[in-house]
Amino acid sequence: MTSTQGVHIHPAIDQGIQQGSPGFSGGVLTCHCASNPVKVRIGAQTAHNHVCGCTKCWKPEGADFSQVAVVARDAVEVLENGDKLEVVNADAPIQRHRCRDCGVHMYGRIENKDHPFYGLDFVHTELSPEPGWSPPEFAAFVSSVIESGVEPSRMDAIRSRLRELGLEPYDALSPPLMDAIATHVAKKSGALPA
Ligand SMILES: N[C@@H](CCC(=O)N[C@@H](CSCO)C(=O)NCC(=O)O)C(=O)O
Ligand SMILES: [Zn+2]
Ligand SMILES: [Zn+2]
Repeated sequence: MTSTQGVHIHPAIDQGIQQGSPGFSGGVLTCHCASNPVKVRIGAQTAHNHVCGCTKCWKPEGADFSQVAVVARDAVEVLENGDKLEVVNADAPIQRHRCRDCGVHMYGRIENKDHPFYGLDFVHTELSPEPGWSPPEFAAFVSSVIESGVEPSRMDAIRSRLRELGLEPYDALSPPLMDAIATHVAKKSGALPA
């Protein structure tokens, strides 16, 4: 059996996953700047929270995975120091707005109206002190951690630890989300009725 000792996925879940609170309605994300931090209000509970191993999502120092969830873009409001925000890559499907001083990603927005997830922003709820956010449900883009320099021989232990935490590992998004993307594409192409 593979040992999972010493495997760190993400500091917010390494000691176990906190459950969400019923009726939870959001909080304020704060970047890591000691002065003039960027603050962003999320005015709703998040959905589809997951840990993500891709190279694009923001990860806290030393973490192999990001923790990222979605919320309606209408629920995202920059409260303070928005002038410090810059888009990481304007050509990416998800335009990640990061603090130029500390590098923390405050929200990722999809501007392409044809994208399957248009209308949803990507956020890292660990940036808020409020307990009660929806917990991660699965692990996405797990093999992608190798692209960030994780030694491939560690993958068995990483996948075992994810399963131990109750996060099924996938090398893309979860099957329901992949099905939702494929359905969107099929309706657009006419392969399925719109
Ligand atoms: N192997 C690549 C994968 C990058 C990737 O496709 N990431 C996904 C998931 S991010 C949140 O779950 C994605 O949708 N990216 C779109 C974007 O980044 O704009 C890698 O690791 O780089
Ligand atoms: Zn900052
Ligand atoms: Zn990602």
